[in-house]
Amino acid sequence: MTDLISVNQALSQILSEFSSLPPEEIEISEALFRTLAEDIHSPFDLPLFSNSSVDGFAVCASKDIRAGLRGNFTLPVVGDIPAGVQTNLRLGKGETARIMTGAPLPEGADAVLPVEDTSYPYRDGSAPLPTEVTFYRFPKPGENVRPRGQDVQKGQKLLIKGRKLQPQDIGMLATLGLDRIPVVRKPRIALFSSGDELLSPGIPPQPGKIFDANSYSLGLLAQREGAEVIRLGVARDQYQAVVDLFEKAKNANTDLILTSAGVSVGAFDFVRQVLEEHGQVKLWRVNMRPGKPLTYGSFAGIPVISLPGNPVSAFVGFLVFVRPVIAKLTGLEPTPPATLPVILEHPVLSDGRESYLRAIVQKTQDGFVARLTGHQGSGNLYSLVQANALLIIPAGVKSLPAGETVQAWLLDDEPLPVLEKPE
Ligand SMILES: Nc1nc2c(c(=O)[nH]1)N[C@H]1C(S)=C(S)[C@@H](COP(=O)(O)OP(=O)(O)OC[C@H]3O[C@@H](n4cnc5c(N)ncnc54)[C@H](O)[C@@H]3O)O[C@H]1N2
Ligand code: MOO
Repeated sequence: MTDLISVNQALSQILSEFSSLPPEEIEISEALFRTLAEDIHSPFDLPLFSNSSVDGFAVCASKDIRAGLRGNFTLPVVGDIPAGVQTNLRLGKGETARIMTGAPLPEGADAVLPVEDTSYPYRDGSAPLPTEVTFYRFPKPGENVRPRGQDVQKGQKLLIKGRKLQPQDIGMLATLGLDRIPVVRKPRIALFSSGDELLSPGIPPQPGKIFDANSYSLGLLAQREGAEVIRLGVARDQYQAVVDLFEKAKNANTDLILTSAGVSVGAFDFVRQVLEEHGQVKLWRVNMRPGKPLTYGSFAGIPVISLPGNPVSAFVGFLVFVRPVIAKLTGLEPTPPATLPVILEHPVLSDGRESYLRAIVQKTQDGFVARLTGHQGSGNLYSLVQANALLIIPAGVKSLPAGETVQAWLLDDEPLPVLEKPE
């Protein structure tokens, strides 16, 4: 079919029309997986002050060693430094102070001996401090001290604009004393399905009807990629019903409208017609399987991606086109899927379109092997549920023998199952 646009061409055309959304400031506790909109520099050294890494007794080790102290001997205890205090204590040669993990090192001190290596290994904070303590060994200068600036220096660039924030990053931001940070605004995506046959789950099946799967899978895919989803339900197969939901989507102040179904050549497929008459169809039909009737355009100036109604077509269309669009809107680099070369366990037929076939990939001693999960009909959602990968069969290929290597796009983060008895 010559009128079908290639997946790559379609993707670059669509991506060229999107760019990163503007920044907004939010609380760090809300910032998981959001994209940092500015570089973050440290306002101070970390640790902020030199402190002890153990519960123990601080000493001026270098002075004491010079003074000839070593081995088993007894020092006067001149102070007690719990964590969270500011100490004015000045430790002199031959003196010690009890100190807790994280507490600031007193001036003069340069080492801490853990309580276990002293005659006072007690943990009772209410017990009176001993007047002296015996050291069973002498700490080296620097031992158990976390010096100021050991981890990070003031002014150092710690997190780079464009970073997708992970829990440890947010811990770091808190360590810097920041409670609000600039992130790229979340894309707002309006979503609706279309079709008179669609019922919402929760009621008994009805003759000729099916349950609406796409509102769920697409909405959750969009959420997983970091979008805020405005769910608009189902448009009936009537021209005006489709216009009404597009209007609703427009009024919801959205960055992208995502729809499913109504884009093929059926007598009641109105989605494309509505776009033609109220906006623009910029692209229709991609050389892929599943997902061919994918439509890209706009409604009242808002970008629209209309995925085919078949649940697997909608899902694959999302992964191939909508996921990179959301990445771009959220200020991330839209990267191609991470693929893995796998060996086909059996022959595979394709129809010449770039195909994304549901498969199970497993690890064996000889590498990764793949087998299809069953009939590849675009309506067979269970074969997607069973799959852990999509095998990418390039355009133009109609059959591949067993033993051939193809690229597999892994679908989730679960470890790949290990094939127990390789054939
Ligand atoms: N004469 C032709 N017919 C079809 C062609 C074609 O080229 N010529 N293309 C086929 C392909 S490929 C696909 S994919 C579908 C896509 O059609 P539409 O996007 O217009 O979607 P519908 O026809 O409304 O629905 C297709 C199928 O999916 C079911 N569906 C729809 N919405 C949902 C939903 N939210 N949840 C679950 N299932 C849904 C619907 O009942 C249909 O069975 O067109 C082929 N036809
Ligand atoms: O594009 Mo359709 O998805 O092949 O069934």
